[in-house]
Amino acid sequence: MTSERENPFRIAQQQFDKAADLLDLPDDVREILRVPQRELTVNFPVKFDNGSTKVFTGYRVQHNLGRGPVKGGIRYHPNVDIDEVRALAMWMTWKCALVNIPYGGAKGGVVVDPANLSMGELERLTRRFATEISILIGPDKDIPAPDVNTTPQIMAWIMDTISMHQGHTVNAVITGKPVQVGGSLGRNDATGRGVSLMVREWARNNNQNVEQLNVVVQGFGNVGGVAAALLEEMGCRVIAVSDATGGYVRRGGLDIKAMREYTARHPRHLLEGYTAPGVEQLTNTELLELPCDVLVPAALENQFTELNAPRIRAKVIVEGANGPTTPDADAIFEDRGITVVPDILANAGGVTVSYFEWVQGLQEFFWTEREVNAQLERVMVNAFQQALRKAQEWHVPLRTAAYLLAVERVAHSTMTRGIYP
Ligand SMILES: NC(=O)C1=CN([C@@H]2O[C@H](COP(=O)(O)OP(=O)(O)OC[C@H]3O[C@@H](n4cnc5c(N)ncnc54)[C@H](O)[C@@H]3O)[C@@H](O)[C@H]2O)C=CC1
Ligand SMILES: O=C(O)CCC(=O)C(=O)O
Repeated sequence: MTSERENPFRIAQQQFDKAADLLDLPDDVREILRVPQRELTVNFPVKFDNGSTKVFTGYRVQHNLGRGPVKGGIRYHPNVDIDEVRALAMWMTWKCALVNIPYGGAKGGVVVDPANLSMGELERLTRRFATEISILIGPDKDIPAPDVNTTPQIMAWIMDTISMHQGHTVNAVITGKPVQVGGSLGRNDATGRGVSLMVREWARNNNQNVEQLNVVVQGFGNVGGVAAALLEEMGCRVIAVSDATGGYVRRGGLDIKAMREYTARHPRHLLEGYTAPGVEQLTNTELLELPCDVLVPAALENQFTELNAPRIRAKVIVEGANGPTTPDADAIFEDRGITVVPDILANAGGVTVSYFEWVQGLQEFFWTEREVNAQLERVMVNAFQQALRKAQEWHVPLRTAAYLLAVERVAHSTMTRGIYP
């Protein structure tokens, strides 16, 4: 149970309120945007391999439908709750508006630790959850995607379940699918690639040579693992990484390629048990406080609070995760001159390539990986430059600047469509 101070939905509302105040948003628009438009809670049974049955709880929240169909991932985690899903849905609205793709925000989650399920149980849970939320999702309504602990295989099962109900293949109902069943080249790496592009852009704008940057990455899954690998390819020295089982540090730089090969062989893709000459273990708490140039949180919310923010020794924090920094920590970072490239900007690469996947699926015309990556780079660099200009004009941190851009766009479409039926 998180404290009210670390309640992700309260935090999302606080972040929105700050932008709404600066933009002087009309009260009725503010009231609309401050809360999700639709919320669905589902309780559904899953049969276990041993014949027993358990009821699971899941959610799908649609925050705002003003700019188009809603978009956002599905998370499987034991700590999922409605306020977390509300916050994640709201952040999706601002993220899609910031990179200017034609979606509102949504998110879903199931309260489950998938590590405790067999493949068969995971498939049955996924298909039943997909059926329960099928009243909301669809290619022109709400298009889910992967998030923590959900994979391309899980996306394929959801696509297949919806297709079974419709009687034909409904490719564009979900993104992050395997390439063989309508996924996009480049989607798997897209969020991590976007994070690495943000590091490069920050370095360019601060006269830093990427090849001299020491990087620390928390979380070694889809976002953190890919970001670490691409930053290593770019020439950075990745000195520490971690996952849920702990952290690994080597001052001269880790061999990320070897670590990714190790996790690929591990049944749950974990770093647990990894050893190499010169590599020492450390806790996640210690990892976040290492001196470094770039710190990439790529795990869960509330990693930086008022308790550890005074001890963080990075020049820039590039938020691969959603919601890793509380408003208290943000204020401390601002005072201390630590730049934060905010989640709604830094991790927008995933939803951007999801948008490309949806467009390709609707047209049944698929792009090359080079085309996908070039379009992703264009979108991410453009969003970074816009946020930077806004930050300079308004003398505000990048998070506030990104919110100003995003909230203004969403408010504008809300008012243009008209509020009252
Ligand atoms: N997958 C995507 O395309 C996107 C994901 N995100 C965000 O990025 C973050 C990570 O998501 P994914 O990489 O997709 O999930 P994932 O399930 O692939 O990986 C999560 C990683 O975090 C680690 N982890 C979990 N708890 C931890 C802890 N307490 N300390 C350190 N590491 C811990 C896990 O062991 C795993 O390595 C989440 O906040 C998610 O919402 C944001 C945008 C898109
Ligand atoms: O790829 C998508 O559609 C959504 C990804 C996501 O859930 C996120 O950006 O947090």
